[in-house]
Amino acid sequence: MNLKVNVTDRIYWLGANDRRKELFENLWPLPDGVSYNSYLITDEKTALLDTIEMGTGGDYVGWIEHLLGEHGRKDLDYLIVNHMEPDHSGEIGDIVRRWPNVRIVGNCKTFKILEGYYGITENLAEVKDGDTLELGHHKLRFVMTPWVHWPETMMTYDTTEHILFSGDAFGTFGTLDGAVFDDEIADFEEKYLSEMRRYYSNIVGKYSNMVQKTFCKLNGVPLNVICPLHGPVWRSNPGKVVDLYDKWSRYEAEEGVVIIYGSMYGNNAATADYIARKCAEAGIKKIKVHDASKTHLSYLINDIWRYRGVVLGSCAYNTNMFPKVEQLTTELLHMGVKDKLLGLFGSYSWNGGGVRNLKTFAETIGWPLVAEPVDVFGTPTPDKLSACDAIAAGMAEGLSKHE
Ligand SMILES: Cc1cc2nc3c(=O)[nH]c(=O)nc-3n(C[C@H](O)[C@H](O)[C@H](O)COP(=O)(O)O)c2cc1C
Repeated sequence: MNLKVNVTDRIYWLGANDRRKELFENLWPLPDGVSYNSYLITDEKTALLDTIEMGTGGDYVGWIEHLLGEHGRKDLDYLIVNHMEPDHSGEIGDIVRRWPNVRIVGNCKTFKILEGYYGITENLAEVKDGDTLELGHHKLRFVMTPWVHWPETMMTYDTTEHILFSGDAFGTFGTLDGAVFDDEIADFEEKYLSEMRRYYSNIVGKYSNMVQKTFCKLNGVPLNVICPLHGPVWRSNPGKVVDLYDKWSRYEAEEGVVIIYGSMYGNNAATADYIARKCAEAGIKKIKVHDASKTHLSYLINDIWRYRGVVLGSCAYNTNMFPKVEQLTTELLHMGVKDKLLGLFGSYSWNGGGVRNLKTFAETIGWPLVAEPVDVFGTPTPDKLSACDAIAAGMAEGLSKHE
């Protein structure tokens, strides 16, 4: 997009909207696309902060040339690499070919990946936590934030205008449809909130403890503007996105329950609906039921992050859980999701396998069970289903006590 979008007087947003890609990381659905943001500072020295995914930004290099030219400049002095993931580093090769003398600013881990991807080993300026770079009016400080979301991730803080270039942190799925800044979006809750939580839970959530460490590092630092690598630039109310990320990285969740089941022939689906109804009767006001075969894993994880209560159900499948439920539990263990209340149920015809393996999952992840798991043999008749009442009652009680 050859647009001139000022973040401040001499700082520009240079981004691209990707509405073509179906899956982020070839894994997570993108129904509303995604934006890749980079930024240009035209001071006495000029600096580009990150790039975009290769081929998504039209004449990206020409666009930078144009903005530099508007300030009577030809040279790009620095390329600051906050994150090496290819959706942000994809245009580094083109930048270096166009400006061979550009100094690439990063940390030692950045440069290892840079060489691995692009074979670039020259003109590197290594920075450490707290190092500064004077561009003239703007003085930048580098904040090392490893594992938010890769080992080399760092943030760049403009101490002059109090702007944080935050990398993947504070980002979201969803394109920027004309509006680039938070104050230009009247329907954030409708348009971005769920997508932002899905982005957080799918992409960054595994590193929640590192997100909290970043908050400690930034404690007391004034933030006028937050410039993430995906989604809106936060210039009017940066506190809002900080609060959301703080809440999610502390596993703070809504008082509700998500019920997720695997079912081939409908027995377990009927049990799921029974438990959902009993949860409503027990006073739980936020209940969401998903068939794990129908709803993508990405959205299941999003709702698990959203709600405190989780009820998982699996029919037995070759002595194990149903594969879609097994995939979910594996991913939850991999992510190390914390602080949930758990209910379990299932269905079987001979020696079981669903609930047995769900119990092992519960022990491994360490979420407390709200009631004894219920494994229904054959058809879930009213007398068999009544054992599930305790799951709903236990969940309602647990949710009401949880702080
Ligand atoms: C491919 C397949 C594998 C199964 N494996 C087991 C099993 O290992 N142990 C068991 O007790 N039942 C097993 N069953 C039976 C189902 O778990 C049982 O019929 C259950 O009630 C199905 O629940 P649903 O109606 O929700 O799909 C299997 C059924 C199928 C079709």
